[in-house]
Amino acid sequence: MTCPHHDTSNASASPSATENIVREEKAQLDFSQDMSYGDYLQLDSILEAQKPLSPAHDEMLFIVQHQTSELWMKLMLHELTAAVGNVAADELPSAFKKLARVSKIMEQLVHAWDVLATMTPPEYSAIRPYLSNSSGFQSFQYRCIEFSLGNKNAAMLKPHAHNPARLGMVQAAYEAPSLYDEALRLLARRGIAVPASHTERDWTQAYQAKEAVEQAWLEVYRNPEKYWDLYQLGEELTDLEDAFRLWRFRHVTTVERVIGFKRGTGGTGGVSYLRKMLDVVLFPEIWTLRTQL
Ligand code: HEM
Ligand SMILES: N[C@@H](CC(=O)c1ccccc1NC=O)C(=O)O
Repeated sequence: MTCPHHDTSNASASPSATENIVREEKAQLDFSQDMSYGDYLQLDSILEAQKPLSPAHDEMLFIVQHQTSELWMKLMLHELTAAVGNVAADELPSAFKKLARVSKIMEQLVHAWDVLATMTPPEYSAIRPYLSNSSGFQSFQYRCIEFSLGNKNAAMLKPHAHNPARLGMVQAAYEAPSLYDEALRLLARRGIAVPASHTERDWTQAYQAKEAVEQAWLEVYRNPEKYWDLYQLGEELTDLEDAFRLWRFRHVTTVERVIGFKRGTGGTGGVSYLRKMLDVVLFPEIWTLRTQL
């Protein structure tokens, strides 16, 4: 296939304005010996990876939407893991930079639903039988993000049991302290009373909200000048959970408009399951403290 911008069959005609600009700018045009854009970005691998299974036109949208989401999730995990390390090492300015980026990525994924929502129920019905039992429920990067944000649940490890390398990755996130666990440990290091049950615990257990932890955050929020960076951390956690809630909401709404109340290919009730996930609260005391202020 000839790209119209690289069609040189017309070379004898007088050069266009853009051709003149490219020549005058001395842009490099020969990449036979040098690394090019596509080489650096491994575009051959990435752009080879869209393999529709159905004859449906819209399957390309479905694949690209999920692949781009997984790429953004890859970056989120990269940032989130480093941010948790920064909080653990008392490097708050570095953590803030990364957490702000994670929230912006999440916001971007919220807007990405607009593209997928252009797919109608009949369009998706043409693809769905080809998906078999695969489902976003089995996204290992998504599960690592949930675990890093503290939504721990051993059952979510099972879909990865057949792949030891992947299981290892998800298990590491499952066993590690979450972003919120590290935030509470930091409050304790700053001399704010946090119960030992929340600074040393079995990190694989689901987080339990506690009145004393709300009191710890209230100490920060009632004295922002004294604890400016912890106050900023609290607000960055709020931004992140806010964006995550929007993502979950757009997911369930998009699913309802596309498959209604059908069961999910992953085996759950579908919309009923996703609605239950809307009730998950990642950083509970960060929200409840607001009633006391
Ligand atoms: C037409 C589009 C979509 C439909 C109909 C759909 C449907 C569903 C359903 C029914 C579930 C529940 C699990 C199951 O039983 O299958 C689910 C879970 C999930 N989906 Fe989607 N989904 C869509 C698009 C997406 C996109 C674009 C992503 C982004 C990567 C995504 C990521 C996930 C994740 C991560 C879960 C697990 C959620 C959790 O466990 O809390 N889905 N989806
Ligand atoms: N759970 C979806 C299927 C689905 O959405 C899906 C299937 C394969 C790869 C990604 C998917 N997206 C999110 O769940 C359904 O029940 O139609």
